[in-house]
Amino acid sequence: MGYKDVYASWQADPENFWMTQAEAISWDQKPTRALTSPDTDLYEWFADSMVNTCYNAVDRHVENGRGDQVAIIHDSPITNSIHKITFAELKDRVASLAGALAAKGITKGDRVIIYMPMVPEALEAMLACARLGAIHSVVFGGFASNELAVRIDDAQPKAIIAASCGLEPGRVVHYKPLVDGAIELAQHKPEFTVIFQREQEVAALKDGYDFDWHGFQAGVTPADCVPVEGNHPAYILYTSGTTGQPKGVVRHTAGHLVALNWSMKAIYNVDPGDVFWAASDVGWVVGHSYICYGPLIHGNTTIVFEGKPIGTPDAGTFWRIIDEHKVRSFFTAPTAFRAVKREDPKGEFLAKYDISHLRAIYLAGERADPDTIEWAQNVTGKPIYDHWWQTETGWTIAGNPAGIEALPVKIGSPTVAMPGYDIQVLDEGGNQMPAGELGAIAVKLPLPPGTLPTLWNAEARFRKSYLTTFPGYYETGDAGIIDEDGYLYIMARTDDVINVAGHRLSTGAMEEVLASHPDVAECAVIGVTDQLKGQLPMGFVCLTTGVNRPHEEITAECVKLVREKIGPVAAFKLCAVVDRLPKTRSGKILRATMVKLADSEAFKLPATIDDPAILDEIKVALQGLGYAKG
Ligand SMILES: CCC(=O)SCCNC(=O)CCNC(=O)[C@H](O)C(C)(C)COP(=O)(O)OP(=O)(O)OC[C@H]1O[C@@H](n2cnc3c(N)ncnc32)[C@H](O)[C@@H]1OP(=O)(O)O
Repeated sequence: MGYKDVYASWQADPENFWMTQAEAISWDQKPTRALTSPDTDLYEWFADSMVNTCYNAVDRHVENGRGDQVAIIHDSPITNSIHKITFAELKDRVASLAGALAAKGITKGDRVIIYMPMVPEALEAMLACARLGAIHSVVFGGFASNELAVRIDDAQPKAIIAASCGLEPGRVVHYKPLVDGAIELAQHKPEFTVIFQREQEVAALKDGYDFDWHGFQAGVTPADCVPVEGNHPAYILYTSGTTGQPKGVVRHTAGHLVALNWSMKAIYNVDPGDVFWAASDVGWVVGHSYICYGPLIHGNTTIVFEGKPIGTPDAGTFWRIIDEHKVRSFFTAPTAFRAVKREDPKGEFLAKYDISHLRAIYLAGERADPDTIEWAQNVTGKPIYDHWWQTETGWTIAGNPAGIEALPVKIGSPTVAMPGYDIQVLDEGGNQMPAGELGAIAVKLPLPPGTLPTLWNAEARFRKSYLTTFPGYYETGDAGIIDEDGYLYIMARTDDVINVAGHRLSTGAMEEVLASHPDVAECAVIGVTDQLKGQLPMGFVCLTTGVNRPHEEITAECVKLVREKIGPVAAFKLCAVVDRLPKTRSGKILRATMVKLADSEAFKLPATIDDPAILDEIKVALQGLGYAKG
């Protein structure tokens, strides 16, 4: 069957489509139904089943003869090491860790925060939680204590599992003090921590509170897999919203298993035993779905990469890994390719390696610009498939279903809706737009298995954020068009969320930090175009009356403050002092106009602008930061 037939078969009978895909999962109790609806606009998948994620990702492969197959390859050009773990070894390691967690009282439903760099132990921690039915919440290592504290207070974890340190090029990230700082800041106090000591930095442990990863496993009974209900939360993953309070995306167990398993062949075109590599981080949804769970559930070897596309040691790293580990499908963010392209425009590093066994390259996380796609096509000679999805959905909304049928690539489009997603482009009144016309992208409810059923402890926010604007639809927050062939094009965000190097960040959260500076009376943060990272945050601060310190001193403090409060991942380095911010007469800051000015794009003066002269002042400030020169 080709794509159209598969999509039509889903449309004709979604229940049958997903029940058929569910047959690939090993259930403790099979579901009798795919979809149920606990409330008028809330949906759950395979809710009456009993199942365990870790069993499906690890144990069953050992039982089915894959015990000697490598499950995880840790390739760390930063520490210059490669380490392989088979499925049989992984089972022992995870069962032991889960046994130690159980011995310290972790049981089904308890939350555990995981704050770890790109080491296999991060995946083992996730799987150990899944083994017990504990709900993990992985926090990206580039976030600072304050962000970790916000997540601790929301998830209320019983324990935190962390590493002693992370390794960024030329710098050791001291995780343990960040964890200690977060626990101090948080209202909720976890009962204990487990620290994986790395040889690059051995952290000091507090007796009776911080437990050494290896030490606390000594002599424990390995834990068996605990079957959980299909609608039991597998994990919570926080993502930026429009305010400083991140949204806790909940992922239910059974739908997650079914959807990810299906996606590995249908979208990424790998068979069990193949090596699959997603060069992302376990702290992001790509890391959850396609470094940890998807490949392992499907019986693939996954790669945990601790390095960067360039500088570790050079722009040939991606090609070296693809060659050395015989990667079949490779997934990365456009930013990573832009970095490689800048350093090695002719792909000279690639000539040193054999990537003939690689089938295709998949891009996601941000808009894939045509230049980057064409460059990647030219240097690799491989199909480059952009695909579009979100933390909320957990897997592809629109993509090129290469394992079903490779559709022609239209550069600039992530291709077509995947089965499970009825994507529509709507006008402000919720009416469908004609083909080729711009509108808000929405997905008709119900969303497919593996997507978010709600937000952690925030059902009202879930409804308000996603279900209210267009009743009967999930509002994606992206705007775009669908062409006459059904190809989707993502054009812009409809809110104040920006995307910096594939990292989704909230300008609202940065504004909250800037506003906390004692000399700042008012501020605005916008996302400006950047050739490498796609977008960069830029802050404008108005000073409190009477403050007459040098502006450079204050902006340097603002930059430092955002790094301290949100973390280096915010990449907040552009900040200017201005006298006034451009506003409408009703007081709304004209951020979209400021973005156009910064990017030297044409714009219409908003009819409701209070004082147009302020835009000239902003232009001067932008020029001081190297923008608005056109
Ligand atoms: C489809 C659904 C989704 O969208 S899920 C999200 C998908 N996004 C991704 O996978 C992210 C893709 N981006 C990347 O992997 C990186 O940005 C790449 C391209 C590798 C570039 O990395 P890098 O050069 O470090 O730039 P950056 O902008 O990421 O980092 C900014 C500063 O943050 C730091 N940082 C980064 N990661 C960590 C970490 N884990 N722990 C601690 N710090 C971290 C970087 O070192 C950098 O710091 P500095 O400002 O240079 O000092």
